Amino acid sequence: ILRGSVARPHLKPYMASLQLDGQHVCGGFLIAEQWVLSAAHCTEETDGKLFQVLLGAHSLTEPEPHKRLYQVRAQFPHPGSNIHNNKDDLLLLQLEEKAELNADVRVLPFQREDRDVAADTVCEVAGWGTIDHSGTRPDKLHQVERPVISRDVCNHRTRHDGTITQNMMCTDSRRKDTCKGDSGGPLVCDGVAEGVVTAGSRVCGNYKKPAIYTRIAPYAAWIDGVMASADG
Ligand SMILES: NCc1cccc(Nc2n[nH]c3ncnc(Nc4cccc(O)c4)c23)c1
Repeated sequence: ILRGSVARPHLKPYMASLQLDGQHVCGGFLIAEQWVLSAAHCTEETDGKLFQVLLGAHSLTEPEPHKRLYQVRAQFPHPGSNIHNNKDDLLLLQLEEKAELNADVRVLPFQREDRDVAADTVCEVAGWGTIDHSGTRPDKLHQVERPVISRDVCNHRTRHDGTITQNMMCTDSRRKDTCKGDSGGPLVCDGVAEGVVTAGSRVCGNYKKPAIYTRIAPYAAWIDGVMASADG
């Protein structure tokens, strides 16, 4: 997160850190006791290895009362996701067991009504992604508030030039923005997860390249289907 602030500890109890060999790779969030939602692009450099999921954390390194690393039973990238574009950039992770819910570990509801969030709505995004252009990685969770911008503005030829589909949404990226390692985290508007951070052009903090999110509502049926089929 560029030019945000350190989050209030454990006030985003749905936040997950997707890790490989103890290193934060991507964000994610708890959508059910045994399920985390993130971004399919996060699996690009994992060489087929499964993530481990850290829940209940504020600091990535310090001991905290409800911090716990969960093994992942299975990962389900959306079948339409691919390395060439941002389409269907969603990843469902089934935890090895149900997460123990408490004050620091809680499920975040996601939007099921497929209707665009109004432009200028101020939403919040959090993550352990890089906090400056030299790629400094924070130990503590950071957050930033960002206004939604309309798809038409985001699709302007000087911005994302028509690549933003109805299944995506954008926020203003002037100075304050998401960045490397924030992918997979939720865009939260009025307490509901409306989008999932996708890297898009990978640029951070440049107003010409607004931040892009995969809208969740269009994928509610896919999410429910995977959870139902895998839970048995
Ligand atoms: N703001 C959109 C957004 C959301 C999520 C991730 C991203 N960026 C990135 N995702 N993956 C990446 N691998 C390498 N470099 C990256 N961006 C980068 C790194 C250092 C300086 C800088 O200005 C930009 C990214 C960008």
